[in-house]
Amino acid sequence: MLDFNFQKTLQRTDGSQFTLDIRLCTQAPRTVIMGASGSGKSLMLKAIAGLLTPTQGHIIVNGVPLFQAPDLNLSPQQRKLAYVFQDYALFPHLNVRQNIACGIQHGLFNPRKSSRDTEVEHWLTAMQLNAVAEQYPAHLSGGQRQRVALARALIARPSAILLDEPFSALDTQLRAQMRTELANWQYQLNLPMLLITHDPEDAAAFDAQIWHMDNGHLYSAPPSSSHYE
Ligand SMILES: Nc1ncnc2c1ncn2[C@@H]1O[C@H](COP(=O)(O)OP(=O)(O)OP(=O)(O)O)[C@@H](O)[C@H]1O
Repeated sequence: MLDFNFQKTLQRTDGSQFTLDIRLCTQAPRTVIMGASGSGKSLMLKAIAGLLTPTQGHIIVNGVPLFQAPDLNLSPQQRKLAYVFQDYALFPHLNVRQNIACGIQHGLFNPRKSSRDTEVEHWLTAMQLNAVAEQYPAHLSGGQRQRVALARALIARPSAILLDEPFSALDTQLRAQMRTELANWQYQLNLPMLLITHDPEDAAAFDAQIWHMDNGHLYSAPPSSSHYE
């Protein structure tokens, strides 16, 4: 399902280097990567999503090569992966319906306020967002924002879903509820899910295979001094 073996060294502005050396091969439907701040979790997701090009190696999802140095490097759009960012990255000037429509409409123009698309209406209903379809992200609760981000990601019929700390903006109660909702969606759609977090409860909630990131490397057991702050 997920077959990653890639490396990338980045030069920090202070002259030091950070090396990402990812080796992960799993058939698990749900994979959680835990790691402290700065351990390399976001860089790993960016490389998988096609936003950062590794120096060498390969990235294969569901048997489909997305990156294979030196010849193959699919664009983020070609990879057909859903990527849900920590802050959800919603478009502030577009309402909920338009934000979701962005998942299927790529191009110069924003989806029109007046347009109605069957798929968009389906996801509005599925994510219980009908009542706020005309509202803008600034007027939504954290849970609603997260559901808009998920709907926008899932409407594109991705081959896998990548989640970067998807619950960090939510309060404790909403966090528990959204974990359950996300686990249900993952199960229903049968989409391989890769989630990165520093919260052990996220890892426990998903019945997932857990990997630990430390200084750019993945391990099956937590580092001895782990605290994941
Ligand atoms: N564009 C870049 N150029 C150079 N170094 C970078 C770049 N982006 C990140 N880094 C370095 O890579 C390391 C890992 O960063 P990354 O954002 O992947 O951490 P993280 O585990 O996702 O942290 P957090 O949980 O705080 O988001 C950091 O030490 C950071 O300084």
